[in-house]
Amino acid sequence: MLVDKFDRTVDYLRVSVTERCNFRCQYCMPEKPFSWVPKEKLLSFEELFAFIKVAIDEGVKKIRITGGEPLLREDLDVFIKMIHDYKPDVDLAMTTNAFLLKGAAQRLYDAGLRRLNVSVDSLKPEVAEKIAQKDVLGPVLAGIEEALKVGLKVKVNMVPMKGVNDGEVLDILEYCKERGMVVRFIEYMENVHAHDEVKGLDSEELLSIIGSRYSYEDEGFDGHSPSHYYKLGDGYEFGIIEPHKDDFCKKCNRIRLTAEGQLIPCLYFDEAMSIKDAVKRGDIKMAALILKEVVKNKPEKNRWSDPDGEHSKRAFYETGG
Ligand SMILES: Nc1nc2c(ncn2[C@@H]2O[C@H](COP(=O)(O)OP(=O)(O)OP(=O)(O)O)[C@@H](O)[C@H]2O)c(=O)[nH]1
Ligand SMILES: C[S@@+](CC[C@H](N)C(=O)[O-])C[C@H]1O[C@@H](n2cnc3c(N)ncnc32)[C@H](O)[C@@H]1O
Ligand code: SF4
Ligand code: SF4
Repeated sequence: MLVDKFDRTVDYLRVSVTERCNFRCQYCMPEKPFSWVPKEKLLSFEELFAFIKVAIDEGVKKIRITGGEPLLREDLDVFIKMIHDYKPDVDLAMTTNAFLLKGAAQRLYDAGLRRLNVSVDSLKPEVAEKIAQKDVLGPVLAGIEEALKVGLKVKVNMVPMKGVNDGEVLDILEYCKERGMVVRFIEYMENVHAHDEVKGLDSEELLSIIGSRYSYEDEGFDGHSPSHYYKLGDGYEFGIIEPHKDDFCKKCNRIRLTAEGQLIPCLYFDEAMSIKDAVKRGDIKMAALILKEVVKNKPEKNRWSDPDGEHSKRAFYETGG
């Protein structure tokens, strides 16, 4: 079992399989073109899997594949099947922008994936295009329909931004409600990679919009998730992720692995240790030692609300959100 010094059990590994992305979301990526880490610097699926086996053997029970855009990585379903076959009861999930999902959903399901979180920031083609800087809405919505059809459980993530998509909070809630998908509204996390003009909505503003049409009850937190849940009168549940707070940190169960092999103990800090050399040498014992060291040094909580607090400069397209 992996336990940190604050007595939290770490059993959730988020694996970013690539930092590359086919979108350029305003809140995630810079406006100017930039260069990606060369492909040869990334860990192969075999190398990532070698580490994942170590993590599972040490007690990891939930694995989320993320990115960048994970569906850009060829043979992702083969990688998912490797993990599923190694331990079929691992809770395997993925976070995706869904642009390439229509053609991949059945293969992902057959490989053992059961849960998907999809980013949907607008239901208006021109707004979705403004946010992602590409005409994306048609393929995204088709991908979601296909995922539901093959039996994947889908949650939706939306980042509401002032003057961009803040008029669509209720539309997106209703789109999800009609399809039995939970929606989580994420407060925009300020970061040096995003466009300067982006301003997010906070939880109070979001609840005021939702409260203008619906009555809701506060359900609190569900398990280890950073999402605060609310229930409408008809039983439909939605969530708000308030990264500027830290009350969910006391139940944090997660660490992150980047495509280059950096093992990150907390989303908010720059600290990380590389498992790259260990897995490339096939030194499984060393990989396990690094994993334990990273867990041991996991920070107690983020310092987002402290204006002088430390912030990570790592991009969310690198850590996987
Ligand atoms: N503050 C904080 N926010 C997080 C953390 N993990 C996820 N989030 C936020 O939640 C967003 C959505 O995360 P997802 O990739 O959908 O995963 P998840 O919320 O762990 O998913 P579930 O397994 O469905 O609960 C991320 O982009 C972050 O904004 C975390 O450890 N700390
Ligand atoms: C980095 S993306 C990676 C997976 C995939 N490309 C996607 O967009 O779903 C994971 C999540 O991070 C969220 N995210 C990225 N940048 C963010 C920011 N600055 N503030 C809040 N959430 C952010 C996205 O909305 C998405 O739900
Ligand atoms: S949020 Fe996801 S889809 Fe958008 S640019 Fe970042 S990694 Fe790509
Ligand atoms: S901010 Fe750090 S400690 Fe808090 S929930 Fe996220 S990863 Fe865990």
